[in-house]
Amino acid sequence: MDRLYLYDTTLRDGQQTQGVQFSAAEKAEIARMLDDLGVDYIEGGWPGANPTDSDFFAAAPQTFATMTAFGMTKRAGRSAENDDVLAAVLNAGTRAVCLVGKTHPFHVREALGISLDDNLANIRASIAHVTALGREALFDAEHFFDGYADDPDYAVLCLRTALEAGARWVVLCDTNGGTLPAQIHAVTTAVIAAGIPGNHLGIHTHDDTGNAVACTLAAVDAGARQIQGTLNGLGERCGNASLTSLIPTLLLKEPYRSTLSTGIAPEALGRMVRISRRLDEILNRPSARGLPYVGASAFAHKAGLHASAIIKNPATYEHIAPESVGNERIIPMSNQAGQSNLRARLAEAGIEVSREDPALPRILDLVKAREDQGYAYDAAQASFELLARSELGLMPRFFEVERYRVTIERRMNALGRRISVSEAVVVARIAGERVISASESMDEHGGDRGPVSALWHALGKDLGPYQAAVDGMRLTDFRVRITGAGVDAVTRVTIDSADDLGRHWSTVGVSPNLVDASFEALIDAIHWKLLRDGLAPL
Ligand SMILES: CC(=O)SCCNC(=O)CCNC(=O)[C@H](O)C(C)(C)COP(=O)(O)OP(=O)(O)OC[C@H]1O[C@@H](n2cnc3c(N)ncnc32)[C@H](O)[C@@H]1OP(=O)(O)O
Ligand SMILES: CC(=O)C(=O)O
Repeated sequence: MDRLYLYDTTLRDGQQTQGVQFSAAEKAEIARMLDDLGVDYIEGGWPGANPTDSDFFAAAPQTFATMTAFGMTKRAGRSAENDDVLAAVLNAGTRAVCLVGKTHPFHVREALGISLDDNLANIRASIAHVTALGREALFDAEHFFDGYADDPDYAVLCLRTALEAGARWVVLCDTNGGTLPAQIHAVTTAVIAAGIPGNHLGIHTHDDTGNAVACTLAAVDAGARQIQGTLNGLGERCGNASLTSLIPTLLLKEPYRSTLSTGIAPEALGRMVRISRRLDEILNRPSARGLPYVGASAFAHKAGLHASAIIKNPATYEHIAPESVGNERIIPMSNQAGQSNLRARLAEAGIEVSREDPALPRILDLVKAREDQGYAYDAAQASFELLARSELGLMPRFFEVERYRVTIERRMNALGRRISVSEAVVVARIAGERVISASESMDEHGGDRGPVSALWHALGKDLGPYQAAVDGMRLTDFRVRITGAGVDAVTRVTIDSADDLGRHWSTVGVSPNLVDASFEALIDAIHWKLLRDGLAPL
């Protein structure tokens, strides 16, 4: 089997994603996670370019993977030894150093303003300097595919120059991300035919046409033996090739599975979902449900026809077993569902209902009617479960909210600064007792967190015997969507919750009023938690 090397650039190109800013400690955690996964190279960043990257390299974790510092070829008019940017990269002391350099005459002329020969001399001197210091050198051939289209001889000469100067890898970069898979395959094939060995050739793609993974596989098909990518496809503009998609493809799909080996252990494949979600947690953003293999919807079977067949045999609508990448199958409820979805969802919630139960068509009709009003149950399974339980007469009455009031006030504070303050009062009835709770919504700096936060704090302030359960839960995401148009427009609020026991659940509320829709989703979230904790109604 041919060995394929995996080069992760989450900490470098991934950090070039708009809105992504890792701390040095977060980089170290991600590096350890990548090392456990078994990638061959971890590109940690650009030492000297910013304090975070310098701090990361100053205390980089020990890894089996080759820790790699990124930088650029030396600038013209100075020696490699005297280039301060290159010196900072080398001072990180990593086993490998990857230098980006120009290969497209247009960029040599426009961006660097030097001759084509001077660019070759810069590549040669920079790579030779890295290898003379005993480091493994990689050359990222920037804009290679555009350069090849313009002047193939010069583009290949840049690669040859880097290899002759001692580079272990030359990496074909589709920097602007506009090249399509067939062209990537043709050019990679031509480069190998021109004498650049495939086992010294890498591929680095961007997703600007939505083809980064396909382009990477096309280069591998043509013979490239190093692939560069990032977790969850982070990266400049639209992102890089996603290793979270590529790794399962390489390990599970033919012809890669039986012709190529990687450093990823088969059991590590089962951690892909955890790794992908952990990265999103670090980034403090919700995970994209539609990610191939690892997304929460990757094995969600919404349509009635799909669900009916899946229950008979999962292979009918699944290309791999979800567990092989650590994911799980979901059969959500929605207006696309049939009775198969319904029975599967009820069984998952521990509710056994016979096939003939007259409640089944009633629940199905109810779900479809409510979705018509703006509810969306496929991403709010907890609300669906509560609805079904009510219809089946299986929903305990934990507490009732008699009424609530929310006020928002905009005023000047004592310093003359304009502030807003939200306050909420909730009147609930628990076991015959009337409980009144009030809350003002403030963050630690005295700033307003808004009316929904005030309502949540008032609701969660005094639920008597249920208080401990509610204290153990938190709201993790809040999404608002206006559905319908004009006078028929309603607000749909979806709330994601989690608890100390590691459970995650989603609830939905709909109303013409944003706060009221939020209230409905909050009440469902609390009821589902009490239900799952097995608490008894009073
Ligand atoms: C394709 C890629 O994604 S490569 C990775 C790109 N990543 C980054 O740029 C992030 C980190 N970069 C930085 O922090 C900064 O750009 C630094 C510290 C590297 C350089 O900062 P500055 O010295 O202020 O330069 P600035 O960013 O304005 O411009 C880059 C300079 O490098 C030159 N340059 C660009 N590529 C190369 C190269 N391969 N070899 C030599 N010089 C290069 C440019 O011509 C420009 O020179 P000029 O200032 O004489 O016009
Ligand atoms: C090197 C790199 O990130 C690119 O060319 O896209």
